[in-house]
Amino acid sequence: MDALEIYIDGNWVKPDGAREMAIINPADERQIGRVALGSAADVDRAVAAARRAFDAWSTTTRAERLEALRRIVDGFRARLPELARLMTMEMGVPITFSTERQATVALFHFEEAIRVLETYEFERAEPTGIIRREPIGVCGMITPWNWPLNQMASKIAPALATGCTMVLKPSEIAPLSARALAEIIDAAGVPPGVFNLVQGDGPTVGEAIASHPEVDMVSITGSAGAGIRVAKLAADTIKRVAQELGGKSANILLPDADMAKAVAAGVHACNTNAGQNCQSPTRMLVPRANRDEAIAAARGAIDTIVLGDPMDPKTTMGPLVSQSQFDKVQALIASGIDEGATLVAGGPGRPAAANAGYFVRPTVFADVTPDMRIAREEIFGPVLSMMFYDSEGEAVAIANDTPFGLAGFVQSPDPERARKIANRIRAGRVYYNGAPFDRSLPFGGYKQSGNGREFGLAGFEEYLETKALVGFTA
Ligand SMILES: NC(=O)c1ccc[n+]([C@@H]2O[C@H](COP(=O)([O-])OP(=O)(O)OC[C@H]3O[C@@H](n4cnc5c(N)ncnc54)[C@H](O)[C@@H]3O)[C@@H](O)[C@H]2O)c1
Repeated sequence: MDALEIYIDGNWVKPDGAREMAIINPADERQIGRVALGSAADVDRAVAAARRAFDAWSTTTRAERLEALRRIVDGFRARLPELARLMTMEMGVPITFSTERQATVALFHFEEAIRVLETYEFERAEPTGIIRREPIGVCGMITPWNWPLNQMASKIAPALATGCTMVLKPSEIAPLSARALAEIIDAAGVPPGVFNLVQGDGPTVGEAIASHPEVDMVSITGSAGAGIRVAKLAADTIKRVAQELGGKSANILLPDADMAKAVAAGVHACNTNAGQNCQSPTRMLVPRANRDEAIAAARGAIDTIVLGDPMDPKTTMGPLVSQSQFDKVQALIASGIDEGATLVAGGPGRPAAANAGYFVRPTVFADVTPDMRIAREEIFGPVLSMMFYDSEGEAVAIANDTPFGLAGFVQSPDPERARKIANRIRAGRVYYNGAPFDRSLPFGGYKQSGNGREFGLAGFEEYLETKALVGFTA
């Protein structure tokens, strides 16, 4: 289970002077393999290959790129159960969720890129000329571990479809799914140099990509700190920068919502993937009059969570990804108690049944106030903050009282009432009444949640430049 080679110019090669890092299964803390961390010299080689490949790939026909994407889809489908298992082993997501959600959502990005590419008009005639959309060039892609294949696919698929070439640096914590995806792209016959994979850490490989003068665009999904660092490094060569960063999403339960149902759904939404989701509804805003009913419903929902071995199909919550994530979540749970929030369920320490693995107890706090750390900071663990409001105006104010703006959620049987609230939430996505995660509509953040949009048509256009052909006619 090693990832000791990187993929450059169509070949699997050893990284230059590589350091090795253990790949740890977070469910039992045992080493399952090794990843070789690349260097700036590897990034140079990968970027040079991508640059050489750009002329030919950017001038392929739509049909050629569609064919390549369809072969990737076939290869991905054939290996989907294996891809799901790899993600479960490297980052602890329960196998059922990994198969039905994480892997299938990743596959969908390739299918979606095909759908958009089939009819996309790269040129549009205007009275005084033509507007032409062209591939941006060489793209650097830096991705996290929490939805590893989804985040890689949401960048790679539109970049391939538009005619860009690329260098991917996946999370060093989740290198196995990245290696498998590179094998699928290789087997699909994508020409050498179009797609390159350099495994490695952020400060070395990530920063080399972000600052490389031959990279035209860099797209990062990760924490705000990494996003800021990448943008600063990219500024020296005026790169296009796309950032998909953190969140602290509010879930507003309006007074006419079915409280028991909405609270239970909100608790589960906050806990999928052990709470390691950027758009998790981690702040539940409940009318103060419904406080006790909501607390009881939250307790009931927590009791239905099945914690355990993520390889067991019945498990609904696995461990967190790493010791450092475990420590961070523990510290934030402690801060909630110290700052006077009411502990409704869960709390500090490991669940009783777990004697190894980075398992935490799914935790709910009530009476959380906007100044508390658990109301302000992205926890990235199964910790829900219930906050109580007296008026809809106050609910909106609390929802927007955050530096983040990735998502929001509104629950009410009255679509007009909910829409008024949704329009006032300063976030890139607002979900109504448990609408399922959507993979075609734009995804991205307001404020410090990022710049740019992924998924579907919006994600496709992120990889295009705009050229005005003045005086030309169609
Ligand atoms: N908005 C979104 O779409 C979205 C989706 C998923 C995760 N996230 C965010 O990602 C974070 C969790 O992921 P993580 O812990 O892997 O984040 P992270 O910031 O630690 O790492 C993300 C990626 O950036 C790289 N990186 C780290 N430091 C870097 C640097 N100085 N220069 C260049 N690259 C660097 C890492 O190696 C990794 O590949 C959370 O904050 C979460 O909200 C956002």
